[in-house]
Amino acid sequence: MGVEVAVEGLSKSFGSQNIWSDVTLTLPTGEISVLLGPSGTGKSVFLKALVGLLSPEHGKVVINGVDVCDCSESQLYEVRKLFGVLFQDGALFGSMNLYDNIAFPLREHTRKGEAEIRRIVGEKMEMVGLVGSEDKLPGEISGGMKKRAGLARALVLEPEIILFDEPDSGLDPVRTAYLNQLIVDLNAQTDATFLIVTHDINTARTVPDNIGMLYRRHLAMFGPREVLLTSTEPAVEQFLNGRRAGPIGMSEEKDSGQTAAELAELGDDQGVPEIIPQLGISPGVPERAAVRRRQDRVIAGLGSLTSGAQRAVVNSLSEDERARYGLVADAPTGPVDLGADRPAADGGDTVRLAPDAGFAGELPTEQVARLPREGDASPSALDSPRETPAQDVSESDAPSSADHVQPAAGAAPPRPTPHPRRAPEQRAPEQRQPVASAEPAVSGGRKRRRFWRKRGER
Ligand SMILES: Nc1ncnc2c1ncn2[C@@H]1O[C@H](COP(=O)(O)OP(=O)(O)OP(=O)(O)O)[C@@H](O)[C@H]1O
Repeated sequence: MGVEVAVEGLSKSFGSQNIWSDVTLTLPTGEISVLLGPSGTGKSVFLKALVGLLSPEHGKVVINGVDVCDCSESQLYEVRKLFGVLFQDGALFGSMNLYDNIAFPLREHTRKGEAEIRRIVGEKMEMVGLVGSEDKLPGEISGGMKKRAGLARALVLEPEIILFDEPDSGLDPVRTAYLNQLIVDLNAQTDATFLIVTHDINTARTVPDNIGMLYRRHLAMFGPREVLLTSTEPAVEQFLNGRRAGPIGMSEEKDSGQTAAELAELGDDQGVPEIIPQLGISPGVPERAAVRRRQDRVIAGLGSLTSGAQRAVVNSLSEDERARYGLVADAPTGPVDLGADRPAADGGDTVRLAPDAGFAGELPTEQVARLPREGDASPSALDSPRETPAQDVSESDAPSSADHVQPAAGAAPPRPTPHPRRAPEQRAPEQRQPVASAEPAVSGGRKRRRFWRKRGER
């Protein structure tokens, strides 16, 4: 089973460039969450912060009781073993066939014999539909197959948390649809905690249990899918509809006058489209254990959601499920009502619970964040995110790079890193621990250098 990832007050800057501040959210155990946001808002940086490849200046990432931002090297090493990562290009070694690529973490990290390795690799290749392609080289296969091979490799060490960095990038819509189904099925089979960074609206609408959105250097929202999919916050609505009209501009945020004019011009086209039902599992795949856990959690906090989200949650339940939670609302039509003491968070229509339903809890506030408004933050926090780094730095996880950036001339000096553990970007390449499974950690210095050389091949 997966583990919960609790992120608290996380802030990251590169030199004087703030990427995001005060990000707080919890990735619930075994559920699928998606992180959205305009380009350059720091989604990939967020993934790297979760596995300790980048050190935030403030905040915590707590996994199994260990704060990834403030722990010993050995604790970090152990926590990283919980992760599997699917990189955009699959991060396969070009000179190895698919079998050896997928077997790589097992050979590097375990003492398993070749017979056992063959069994595990075969099992994972079957899970991702790659049986028969063992001997192919990455250069000989399609982008979709590369992703699936990367996914098989991320699975071999049985990770409890799987991060997907734009799994749909470069794929056509049909391949994306297959990959999305595969992700949902794999979640059912592994019950691991999934976090997917994507730009694909269809993926965001159909795959996750929870959605988050980074915007204007903050976590604008994070919560159950129904919350964001029914949100009328202009930036969230614009993003989830892929519209030009709205506060998100080509490379920077528009001013409020322009945004208002565009939204007025949209007229009746504004509004939130119907929620597409979430993808179910394929025939023969075991039920997703996360579904029931999530239902319990979301229903417990139903009263804290907006009326639109409440209605969407109720509509997503079967008759039996409604009965289980004592929900008597006929949500698809007409107003639904939670009772006088359970108004919807936005004061609108409410969902009615049976009097003895007994669900009183509320979602923790960090689960239902809201967009920062003009008055909330310093002007600089509301500036548009820059699309280029303040300094010339190379890819952060590349062995020879230094994402510990020097301040540009005249720029404010970077804030000191308060955590006692040395920031990973400040360590010599051979001291860095790659992420377990997809970025396997290695035992000796020689192996480590060999690994990083191979990573450099990508
Ligand atoms: N190692 C680094 N050093 C300095 N700046 C960096 C580093 N890594 C990322 N950045 C900067 O952080 C910002 C956010 O980058 P990131 O790749 O996380 O954005 P993103 O939201 O994933 O974008 P996209 O959706 O286009 O992939 C960018 O301005 C990027 O240049």
